[in-house]
Parts: sequence; structure tokens; C-alpha cells
Amino acid sequence: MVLQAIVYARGELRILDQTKLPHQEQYDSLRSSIDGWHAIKEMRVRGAPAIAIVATLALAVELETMQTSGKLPETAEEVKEFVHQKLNYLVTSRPTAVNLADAARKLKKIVDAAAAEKDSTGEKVKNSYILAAENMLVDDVRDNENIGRHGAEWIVGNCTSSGEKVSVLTHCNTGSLATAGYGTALGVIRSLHANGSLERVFCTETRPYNQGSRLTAYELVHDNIPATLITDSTAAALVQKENISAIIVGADRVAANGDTANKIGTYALSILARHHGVKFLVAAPRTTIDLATASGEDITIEVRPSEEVRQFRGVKDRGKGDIDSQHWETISTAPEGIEVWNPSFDVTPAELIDGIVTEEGVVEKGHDGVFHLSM
Ligand SMILES: CSC[C@@H](O)[C@@H](O)C(=O)COP(=O)(O)O
Repeated sequence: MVLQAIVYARGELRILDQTKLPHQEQYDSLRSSIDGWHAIKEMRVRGAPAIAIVATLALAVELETMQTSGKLPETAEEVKEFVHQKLNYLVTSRPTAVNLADAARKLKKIVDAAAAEKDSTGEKVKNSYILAAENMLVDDVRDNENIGRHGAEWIVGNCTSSGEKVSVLTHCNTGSLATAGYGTALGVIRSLHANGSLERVFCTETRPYNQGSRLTAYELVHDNIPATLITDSTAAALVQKENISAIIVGADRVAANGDTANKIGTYALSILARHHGVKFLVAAPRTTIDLATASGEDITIEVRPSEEVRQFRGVKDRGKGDIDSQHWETISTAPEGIEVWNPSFDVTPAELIDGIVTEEGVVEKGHDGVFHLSM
């Protein structure tokens, strides 16, 4: 069965609550942009593409509900203003990933055009928004499948000799849970596995939020992909001892020069890859490339609460029965008085990246040693 983290039908949106994985598979209904904002802020949904899709679809559900309950304004101008205001609000949920800001910009243009049409009405503007948001959901899965194909071909062509199977290392969660489906870096790994080219994937635990141990490991077990979980601090020893062909990660924002913001720990992995002559790939849809941001220095890095580092959350008495809220426990692992610095992302300089995999292919640096990214 395909893992579906976002379940959408016109007027209805449900998300798999990722804070409860891998122990509980609980879907939450999102009925409004406020619900969407909270789901993102609380990390019930996370991952750059999934954040954009859930936020924009939550607003689509709100608009549809307004229509059915007779609360949708009649004039095109009022609905346009409402959509702008809600999109501006949704974009404040998390600052680093660019996909939501990019989607909001595109959707504003669409509702502006719909509102400017002769005979436009509030309902027509609403419909233009909903259709465009629904298309983004469909496009993301298709783009991820293409990212997977291009990335897998590049790895087989550039990191192996005589068709041997590859082992790769990945970080954080970039799979079906982080996107509309299939995944970016994890999409490449899915594609390697589907082609019979994957020996094994190693995934990092990804402290402090454990996207690797809780979410990536869950997806890999779900799909029966040969996989081994390691702690973050095991990565260097792994690359030193095992035959790792490539390290492949996702991205929250790729600046115009190729500098890439991604989950904290990505930069360390890129240095590790360079030291050992292992290829380092970033996989992301073109919506993650932000040409308006010149370099990594201009990317805002989200700093998350200190509790995520001082505490650990899990279930006790896993047993065989169903897990409910009573099984969850938060354990303190550090003294109360300690100060914490918990940046959620870091920036990998373009210099350390060998290729950026998008739905259109793999971009490598030119002869001048720099990435030439365009839209
Ligand atoms: C396809 S997801 C790409 C990135 O968003 C992913 O690598 C990542 O860093 C996610 O961070 P998160 O804090 O879990 O939202």
C-alpha cells in the first residue's frame, strides 16, 4: 500500500500527524488556514514541499466551506483580498523553506488574474485558487518521480563501475511524508531500489527531531527497502569503513549560487563527502530554487525550541497493543539550566555540492566551477 500522508478531496483535507510516527498512524482533519498554520508550526506536517501543499490546500478547504455555508463574499475583489491575507499569514508558519512562499506568490498571481477578468465573481476567484492549489498537489508527485529517475541515473552513471549496486547515505526525511508523494532524495533512493541498483541505504537519526529514525526509517520499512539506521555521529565512521557511493539529501531553499539550506547536519555530511571523495547530491523540485536569494548568507535559518534538545519524546511499553496518548513519554536528557542553540537548518556551500537534481535533470557546475541555475 502506498504511504499517503496528505489525503485531499474537494472541501476535505487530512494529514498524517508526523509527531506521532512511527508508533501511531493518526490522521488530523484541517479545515482552515489557521488549522494549516498550526499543523506546520507544530511539525505535524513538515518537509519543504509538504508544507507548501498542506498550507495552500488548507486554504482551499476553507474557501470551499465558506462557499457551501454561504459565507463566501460575492465580489471578486473581496475574495482576492481574503486569499492574499491568508497566504501572507500561512507563509509566517516556518521561515526557511521557500516552497510555500513560492506557491503563495504564484497563487496570488492566479487570483489577481481571475479577479481582473470581466464579469468576475467571488466564486470564480475562489474556483481559480482551488484549481491551482489542487494542481500543485498533482504536479509535486510527478516532479518527484522525475527527480527520482534523474538522480538514480546520475548515481549509476557517475558513482559506480560496471553496473555494481550502490550503497548511499541520506539525512532527515525527504520521502512521501515530506512531499505530496514519492519524495525527493528518498525518491532517488526509491528509484535506485526499483531499478535493482540499490545495495543498501543508510539513514541518519537526524537529531534533535529524529526525522530519520522516526520518519525515514518508517518509510523504508514500509517499502521493504534494505536500510540501516545510524546515529548522526556514526556518519564519518560509516563513510570511512563502508563503500558509500553517494550522499543524497533534500533542500529547503537553494540560493541562486547553489548554496543550500537543509536540515541541520547536512553541511557536516558535505564536508565528510568531500574528504572521502564521495559524491554529494542535493535533490529538490525547482520550486525549492530561489533565484531571488543570492547566496546562503541571505537565507533565514529557523531556530527551534530548546526543549527539542533537552528532552526526548517516545513511547514506553511498546508491547503489542495499540498505542494511545497515554503511552507517550517525554524524558529530560539535560540539566534544566543549560543553554541550548537549536538551529533547524544549516547551509551547505555550493562548492561542496556535486549536483542538484531537479525534475528536469541534474545540474552540475560549469567549467567556471559555479552552478548556473535558471527557472
Ligand atoms: C523533501 S523535504 C526537503 C527538506 O525540507 C528536508 O530535507 C528538511 O530539511 C526537512 O526539515 P523539517 O524541519 O523536518 O521540515
